[in-house]
Amino acid sequence: MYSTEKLKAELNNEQFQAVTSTEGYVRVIAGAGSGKTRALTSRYAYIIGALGISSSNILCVTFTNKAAREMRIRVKKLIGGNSDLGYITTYHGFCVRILREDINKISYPKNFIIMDVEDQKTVLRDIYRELGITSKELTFKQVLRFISRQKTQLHYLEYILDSKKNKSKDKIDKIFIRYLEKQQRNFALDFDDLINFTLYILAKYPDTLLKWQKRLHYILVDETQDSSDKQFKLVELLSRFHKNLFVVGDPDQTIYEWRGAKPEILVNFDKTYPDSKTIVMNQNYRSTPNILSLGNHIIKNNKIRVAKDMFTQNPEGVEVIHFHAQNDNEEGLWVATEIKKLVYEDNCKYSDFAILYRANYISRNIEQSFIRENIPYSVFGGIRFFERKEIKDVLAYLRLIEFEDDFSFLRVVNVPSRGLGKRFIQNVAEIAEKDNVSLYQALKTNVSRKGLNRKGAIEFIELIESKRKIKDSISVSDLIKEIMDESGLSGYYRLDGDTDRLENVKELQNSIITQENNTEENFTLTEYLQEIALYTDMDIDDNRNDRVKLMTIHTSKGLEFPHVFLCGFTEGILPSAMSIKERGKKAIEEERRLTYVAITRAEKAFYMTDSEGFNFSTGSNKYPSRFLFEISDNFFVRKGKLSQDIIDEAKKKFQLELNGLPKPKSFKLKDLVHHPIWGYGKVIEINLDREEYLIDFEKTGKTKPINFYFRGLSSAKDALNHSQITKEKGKENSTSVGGIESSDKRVKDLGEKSIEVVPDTQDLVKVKDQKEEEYNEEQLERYKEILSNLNQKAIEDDWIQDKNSHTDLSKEGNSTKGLSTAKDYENDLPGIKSKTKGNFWSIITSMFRSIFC
Ligand SMILES: Nc1ncnc2c1ncn2[C@@H]1O[C@H](COP(=O)(O)OP(=O)(O)OP(=O)(O)O)[C@@H](O)[C@H]1O
Repeated sequence: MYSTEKLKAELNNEQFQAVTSTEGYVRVIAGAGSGKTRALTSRYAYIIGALGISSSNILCVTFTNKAAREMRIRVKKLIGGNSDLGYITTYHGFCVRILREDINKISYPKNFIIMDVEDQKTVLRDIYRELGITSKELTFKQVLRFISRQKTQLHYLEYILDSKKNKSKDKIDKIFIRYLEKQQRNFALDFDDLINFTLYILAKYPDTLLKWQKRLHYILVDETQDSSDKQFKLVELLSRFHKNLFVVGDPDQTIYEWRGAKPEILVNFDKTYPDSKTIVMNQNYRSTPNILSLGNHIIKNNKIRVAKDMFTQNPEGVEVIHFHAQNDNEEGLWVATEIKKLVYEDNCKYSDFAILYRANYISRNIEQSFIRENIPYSVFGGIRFFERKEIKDVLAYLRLIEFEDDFSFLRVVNVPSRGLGKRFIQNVAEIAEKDNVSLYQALKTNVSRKGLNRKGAIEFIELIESKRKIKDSISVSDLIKEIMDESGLSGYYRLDGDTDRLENVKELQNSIITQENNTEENFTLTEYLQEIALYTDMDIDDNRNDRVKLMTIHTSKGLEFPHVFLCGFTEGILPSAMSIKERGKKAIEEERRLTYVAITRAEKAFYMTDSEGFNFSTGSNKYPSRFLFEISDNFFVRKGKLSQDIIDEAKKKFQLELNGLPKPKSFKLKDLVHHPIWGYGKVIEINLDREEYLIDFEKTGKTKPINFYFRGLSSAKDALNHSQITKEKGKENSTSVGGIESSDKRVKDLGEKSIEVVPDTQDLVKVKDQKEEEYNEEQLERYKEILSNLNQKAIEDDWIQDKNSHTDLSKEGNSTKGLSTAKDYENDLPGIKSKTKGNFWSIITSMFRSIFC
């Protein structure tokens, strides 16, 4: 029998509120170490135990698979029984659940393939070969980023689902289209597709949406600060029927903004749902007051947050320490010595310590000192377990047996070597293309043909076919064992000399056996493969006993350790110079949150270390992090000699850098802008989260996302202004270098020296190699005046400027200035009425002509 009394005894008042406020829209702002996980788990158990709702009616979305697994274990402990806890899952995991049930709506099979980054690269390798492109021209990273960007909008689904054709000449576009075609042929979905396909199906099939909405009576979202727009849209959509949406998170711990997390969803939840209830959990159970004050003190400097000060009733504990070393050797040695001291004198275990850092390369120095000092350690998230070659190989065999997909075929057909080289694969690919079948099918059907009837190929087909026959009658772990032995993989890894490889495959088998022994989690090969495809670097557990743990701050999220060292607390590393360069002020706030996450992982003691010297990564001298200077000295004790000169130099450096930060360009919706390569365009969307304008370019007819900080973007007015000045100058010096030619092209600024000029139709000019000009002041003044009028008034007929959407980026907020329409201005326009349908360019042309010609 479920006991509310027991619950009350285990939770504080806010936690209890968070658990029992089951109805409506509820937001919980849960500070670091405030027992969010405890509250969320108890809430789930409460809905089942106290309200009698079935687990199949509750969706609980977590940030990682690991968090979902842990939560399932905890919930099981609380409620017992054999409930199916499959809806405690990640966004991606839940999308797979929906798609498995409903993807047939769009004529996809239910056993579709999920591609991870490695699979994406395999496809790209194939495409590069087909198109004769090398990675010197375009790196995989660039293309994958491009693909992901293209998939932020749903247009691409037309290519996949409606087989719409695109004949682009752009190299990267061509790759993208081929990528989509290959995905379609293999019924393969990458991570972006999982959410996009789900949203698409729910939007297109109202009955399906209603089915899921009715099914999910309660929706709980963990780590909401890390949800992206689309992810939140999914749960929001699903909550519209029963209207029970519970979101919990901590805006101060948002560290994934760079990849689409939108903390504003949580911050503005009360405005989006005015009837919602907010509960703030700000009692910290993890850290000492000293550690907590340091965290509070640092995070206060952020602007985008819900103000809250964490408090704790824990005992005072030891002081926070900052150690400043003269070089990185000294930094590593100090950390090692301190750890040894605590192990020998205070009976600490090595596993009580965690070394956190912003960038992976910082571990090198610490590792060296640990090796020297004989300190056992393990590095978390080096090469990720599921990305290791041997693991990918074994999984590819399983996948090929189950799905016959091309990616797996290409990965293992010649691993271990069967003498089937490039030429052989090319032959198979040609047959597959001609017969419109998978590569595996093409080989299987034609393996007796001349050129394909190699011994290795025949044995390969026999192996896969024999395993396919037995796959449903033996366990997945046994299937792996047979594959390892019969394919020759075991021998291949043994010869490879890297014994870790065999150990890792054994570890994989062990994990499957554990899962198989858990009768509640009985799974088929298909289910196993789909689950495994969703694993990410955040899902790795390393419980190798008594060792110091080294990891990035990102990996440490959600964990806690008695003693934490934050190493490499150096300007340029934390905050990361690269992030600041890419994302300006927003990045500084995110870097500060990272520092906050690092501090709040510590239970008993927290140390910050940095060192002097030269940083080859940033290319400058090393100074302590600017965040260190945001903390008053009374919050920590300093060890090591930090001279006043270094402090002064460091402060001067930050100030210079702050002044030099690129200023974001401030445009509003429907503004006309100019780009040095793509010419004129219109802002059709402003994405504050990604700090991008989505611009519809007139010349190419394409829409491109352009960064707020891109210096080349200017207002159309300025570009025209510049062009017209050039034109005037050209008229005065018609024989000057470059001269002026008539042209009917639109304005095209091709860089500093070569400029083709001005609008639509007739009187266009092209100026090349112009230098800075002198011009007639009077003309310029008149011209500017006209242009300024134009900017305000020459607006398309029914163009309504929604000034609510104006972004004043320099102030990091939106200003509200009301609405105005083109018609408000039209009477002032000489000769131009709003009936002059839509052509802004012809308006400008005629204005120019009336003045200059
Ligand atoms: N009411 C409580 N009484 C005593 N201890 C508690 C209580 N609630 C939580 N704790 C303990 O506080 C610690 C932090 O809890 P938990 O890990 O759930 O925090 P969290 O909010 O998820 O932290 P973070 O967001 O920083 O990762 C845990 O060790 C947990 O057992």
